[in-house]
Amino acid sequence: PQSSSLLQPYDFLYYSGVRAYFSGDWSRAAELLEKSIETKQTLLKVQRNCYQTCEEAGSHSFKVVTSGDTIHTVRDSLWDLWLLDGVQQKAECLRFCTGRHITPTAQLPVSTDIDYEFGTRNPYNFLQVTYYKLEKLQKAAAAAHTYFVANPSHLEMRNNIEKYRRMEGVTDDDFQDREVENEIHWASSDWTQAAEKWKACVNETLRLIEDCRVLCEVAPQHLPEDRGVDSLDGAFEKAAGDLSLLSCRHYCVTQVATRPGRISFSIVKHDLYYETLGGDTESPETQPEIVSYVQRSLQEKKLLYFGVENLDFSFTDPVRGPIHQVGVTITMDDEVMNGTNRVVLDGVMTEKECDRILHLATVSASVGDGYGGRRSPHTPHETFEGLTVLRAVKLAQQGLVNHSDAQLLHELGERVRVLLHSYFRSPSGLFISFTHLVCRSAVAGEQEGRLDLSHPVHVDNCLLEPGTNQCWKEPPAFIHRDLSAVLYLNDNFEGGELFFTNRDTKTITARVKPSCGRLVGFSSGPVNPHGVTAVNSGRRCALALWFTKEKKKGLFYLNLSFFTVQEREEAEDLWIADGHAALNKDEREPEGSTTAARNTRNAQIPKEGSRGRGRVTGGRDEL
Ligand SMILES: O=C(O)CCC(=O)C(=O)O
Ligand SMILES: [Fe+2]
Repeated sequence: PQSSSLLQPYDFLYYSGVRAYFSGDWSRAAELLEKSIETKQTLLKVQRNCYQTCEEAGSHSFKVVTSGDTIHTVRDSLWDLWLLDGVQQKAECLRFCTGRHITPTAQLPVSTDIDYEFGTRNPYNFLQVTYYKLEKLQKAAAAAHTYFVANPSHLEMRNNIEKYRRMEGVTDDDFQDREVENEIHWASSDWTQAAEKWKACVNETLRLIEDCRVLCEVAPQHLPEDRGVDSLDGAFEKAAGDLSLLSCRHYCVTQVATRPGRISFSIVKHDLYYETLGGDTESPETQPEIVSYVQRSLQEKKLLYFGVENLDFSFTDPVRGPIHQVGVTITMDDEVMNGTNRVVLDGVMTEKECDRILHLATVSASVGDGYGGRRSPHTPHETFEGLTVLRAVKLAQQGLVNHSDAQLLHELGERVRVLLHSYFRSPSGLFISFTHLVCRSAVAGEQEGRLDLSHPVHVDNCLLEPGTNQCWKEPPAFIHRDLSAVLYLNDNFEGGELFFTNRDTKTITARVKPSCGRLVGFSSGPVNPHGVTAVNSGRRCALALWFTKEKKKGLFYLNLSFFTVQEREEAEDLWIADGHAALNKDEREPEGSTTAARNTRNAQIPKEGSRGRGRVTGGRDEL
């Protein structure tokens, strides 16, 4: 085909449209913005069609894998490797197919910014103004409505919609959601319609999962360059490439299910459909898409588990694995927590995983990891144990703790990152900055009449100035932190509640009681001052995690294998210095609060306007 007839990159069209918008060239803006929306839709359609075509073409070899219980009985690894070949062939088919319709540039994945723009339907926001300027009010109303559906708390758009309603020539029918292909009107008392609506939702979710899976395959970095399979080693290497492709596809479930406004995690909870598939003969007819989705997912999973068992491949199952097996639920959001950028999720870890990490904490404290049994830096009434991921890895290398437990500690960081990144829909990337397992134990016999806190009220990325409502974003605050998270491991202790306050640091606005698998996520800035109430008995363990939007500040232990032992040790010292400098000190701060002490020090040096000083005044942390 002529290159002019190939699909152009829609991000380029969008940027050009936005440029026209800002130069006031309204008709050009309308044309380009519309074209970018249309191109994106066509692109997905083409990719979906190609995907389906290649899936069907490849189904022959794939079916062999999946027919009946073959996989259970065939234990010959070469046989399985040959079956994996189908995955690779399909990827090639897909590249060929898309190449016939889409320019090479347009095949590349778009930036996260563009993803965010389209994910939040921002093009319709521009279109709304554009059509208003062009006096095409009906189109403006449709654009406004489409935008508002995805941004229901956007007050300005709500006002605009009210205004359009009162305008002459605009009727109710004009307020259409342009992103919905076949809208089914909802009537709460009509169960048939409700079922239809539910089906439409499921299908929409499945479609989004498909779109996500397509991206796994077209992203060239997922495909190994070397296609030769002339040795067993080569075959294994290629299989590993195929497996990462499969695992990329599998993570789509999490990606889609954690988008706010979508049906939540439970829709893809397999347990339900295992039952459906097993016993109920009626349901598969009513939900054929789900049935084939589940079947394909199970088949692919068999291959992935084969890789885990035989090829040293690491894969955390997003559906049967920790996240979906126990069913992550959104327990509290901004509104319930009376604040901004706060969330509590439950079911992020299983009981068994909590036990493993608790055990890790106990063992590392007993082998003397450097913190065990120390008094807390925050209060004389508690002791404090800490363990970093690297320390855990080192202990595992020395054979002192279980390798897989250390690995789990690391994986949890990634699990939390993925969940919170999806939940907050942060347009930029999110990188792990520091992970720390912390246990706080009440000192027996020293709890009577205790008035202090286990962790005084503080903000994670700036220094609260006592008495004023100011927060100074400068060292020694950990200014690169953008998102904080605490993953709790147990509840068999007294006290130890996490609480959030207003900017005054005195009015408590939300409380969170720790329990195994409960995750609290919040932006690290001044909208989220928080503290921990005294632990009056027992031991409270939690995984504290901080994330940054700056890639270079994100830590590199994901690539541990690239570092020599010495480099790793140096890196770890750095992290400890960075993350928890106070813990390295032998004596406690006299006030029993490092935060307060730091604040006091800070308050004595008021260098207004000096370089590097960033007073934080905004009412909303940027995520
Ligand atoms: O353990 C908690 O609940 C919170 C800990 C915390 O705020 C911190 O370490 O900065
Ligand atoms: Fe904190």
